[in-house]
Amino acid sequence: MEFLEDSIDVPVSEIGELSPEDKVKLEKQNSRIVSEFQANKLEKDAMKNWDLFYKRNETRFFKDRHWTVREFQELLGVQEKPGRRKMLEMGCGVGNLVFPLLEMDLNLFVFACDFSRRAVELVKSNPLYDESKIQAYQVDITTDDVFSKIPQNSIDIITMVFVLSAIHPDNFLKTFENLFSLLLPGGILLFRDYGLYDMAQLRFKPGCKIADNFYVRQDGTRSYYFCTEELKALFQSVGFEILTLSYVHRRTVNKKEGIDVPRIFVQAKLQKPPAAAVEV
Ligand SMILES: C[S@@+](CC[C@H](N)C(=O)[O-])C[C@H]1O[C@@H](n2cnc3c(N)ncnc32)[C@H](O)[C@@H]1O
Repeated sequence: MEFLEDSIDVPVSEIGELSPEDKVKLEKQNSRIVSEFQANKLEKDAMKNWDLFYKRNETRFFKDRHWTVREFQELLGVQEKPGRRKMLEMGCGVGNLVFPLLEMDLNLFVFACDFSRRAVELVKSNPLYDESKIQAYQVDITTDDVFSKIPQNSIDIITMVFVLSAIHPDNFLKTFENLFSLLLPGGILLFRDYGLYDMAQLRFKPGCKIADNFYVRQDGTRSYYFCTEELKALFQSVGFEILTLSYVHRRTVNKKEGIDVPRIFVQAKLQKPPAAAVEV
């Protein structure tokens, strides 16, 4: 069963000890690991598998992300310079984060990028798609193609939610190096993703584990579960200043399906140091 993504506030706490039952679940996952051949094929087919995901689900899977302005007040911005602020929504899917923002008219111009051409087409067919406010296109964040439409040192704000987890861990560093390069000095990266021991990690069965904290779903899309320590090391190695980085505890609620489950996410706000320009 898949869960539609939504969240409501519950008190924040750190990750507690794993229960004995959860330890058993994690141990069982090690009894059958994805073969190297299969793992390489999943990497080769990653784009195709996300395209098939959007062919199957179209705009029905993720809910609009109305929590973003509450959690990331930086999106509201203070107008310090003339013209629209430039925002990049990396891994935009079908636009569940960007369209609620565009409706609020926050004086942003949004570049919305995704790996999946089909997702980008769905963004473009949204009635709220207005070329004076948004440009959507296909790109792989792990490659230098990201600089084909956006120059280095040019973006005020980048959002990336539930995207890094879909990328192979070998490419995490390159992903953040690219995002760092795209940001203006002083620019902000707003990040949310799946946290270590989130319920979605615990319910993977044997045969789904690719590597530590990295799994494949039935549809071939993959998901990684992050601890804050490894993210901290990654962010700092690229040169980001960490403004905030923590686990957030939420609930996924879907009344129609009778679902109400606790979730663990990681959330961060990062800044490219104001003096750090990357050579163009
Ligand atoms: C779990 S979905 C999240 C979509 C969207 N951010 C949201 O929260 O609704 C992960 C997204 O990451 C995209 N993605 C995966 N690998 C990517 C890559 N290398 N470059 C850009 N996007 C990627 C997928 O196509 C997919 O749309």
